[in-house]
Amino acid sequence: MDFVNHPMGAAEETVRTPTGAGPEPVNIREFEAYAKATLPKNAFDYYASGANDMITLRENRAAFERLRMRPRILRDVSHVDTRTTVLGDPVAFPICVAPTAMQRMASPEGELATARACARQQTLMTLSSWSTTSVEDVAAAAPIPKWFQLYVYKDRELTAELARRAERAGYKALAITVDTPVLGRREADVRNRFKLPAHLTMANFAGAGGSHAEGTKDGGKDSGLAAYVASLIDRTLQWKDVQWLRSICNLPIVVKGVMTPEDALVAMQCGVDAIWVSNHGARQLDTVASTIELLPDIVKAVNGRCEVYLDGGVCRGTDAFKALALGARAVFIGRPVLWGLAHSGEDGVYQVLELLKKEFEMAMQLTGCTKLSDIQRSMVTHVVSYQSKI
Ligand SMILES: Cc1cc2nc3c(=O)[nH]c(=O)nc-3n(C[C@H](O)[C@H](O)[C@H](O)COP(=O)(O)O)c2cc1C
Ligand SMILES: CC(C)CC(=O)C(=O)O
Repeated sequence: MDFVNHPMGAAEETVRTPTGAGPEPVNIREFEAYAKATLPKNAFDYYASGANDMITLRENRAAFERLRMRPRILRDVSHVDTRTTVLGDPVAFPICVAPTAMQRMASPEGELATARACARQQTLMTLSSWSTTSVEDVAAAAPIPKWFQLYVYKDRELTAELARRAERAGYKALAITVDTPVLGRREADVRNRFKLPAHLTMANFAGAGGSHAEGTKDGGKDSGLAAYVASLIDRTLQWKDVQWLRSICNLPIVVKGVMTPEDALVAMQCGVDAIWVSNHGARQLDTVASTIELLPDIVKAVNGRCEVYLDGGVCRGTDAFKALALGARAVFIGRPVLWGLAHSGEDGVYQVLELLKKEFEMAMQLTGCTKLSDIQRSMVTHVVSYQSKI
């Protein structure tokens, strides 16, 4: 069974008109509602789903909501500086873009639109291996630092060539995704028999044999994506392969998908350049903890030896603030970018980033912070610290 280039019903192939999608969104939730009202169902479901019962999906949000802000007052906040660096590259604010596959399902320009919006906002984009625009075309679209997300394939030569292409195209780091030896079970995708629409391709694999997958034993009753991933991804991947990854190109290596302090320590022993705390947007192992709850122990184990990033459920400027207060260098957003793309392509992603940037700035002003180093651990506390006192 091929994962790509299979015709679907015509109604599912084209983005629907925004009838009934409501007024201009004023927050990320409303961008999502717009996307739900306008995208083909199979695309929206693929983007929105978490694994199984989606307990972790809800927790990624709920855990942020359980944290309370502790503002300081009467500090001159007339000027706020949100600039920082990630692996040495400047960004205008510490909210960057996580890799999400197949962005052309959300908007015709897909990854190109995301790259241009990131350039306009001066933030960092991470391109998925499974993009619907090639690594070279995205590099050419916008002159800003970008990272390339790499899955390690059974075909190691294909993997190495992808990494080298990213390096040649000017990407600044490889984010190696380590939480996907098998694809998590997203039940809506199973129901929808989800596949990439016929008019799109996995652009990085064109002509390399990777844009098509082998047949499934279940006669196609599962998500087409699960079968596609199973046929390509190298499940034998292990820590010693970090050395191999180092040998295939010269880019810094970020390990994406760290969920325990134990693994953060191993990652550092292996000499990785940064740690990305992620549960893959709750799409892999359901019932793992939220990333904001995982973060403090990992930050403690890392103890300042490398940068630590977080993604998962970031939908508000205060979420980014909380992650920074708990030790993250920066946060990354996945789905909000897709909702921006679905709304209005490049402009939509720009608006999503603008919204989060402004909310983050306001969170800083209302907590008495004028620079990122003013954001303190003590400015965030768990709700139980209040409940236990009443
Ligand atoms: C539709 C979708 C596709 C994704 N594709 C990839 C991918 O190709 N590679 C990867 O490492 N992570 C992928 N992720 C995970 C994201 O990089 C990120 O970890 C997650 O979306 C963060 O959570 P958020 O969506 O709540 O912001 C994907 C996530 C979504 C929602
Ligand atoms: C092609 C997929 C493996 C992309 C992905 O990481 C996801 O859907 O979560």
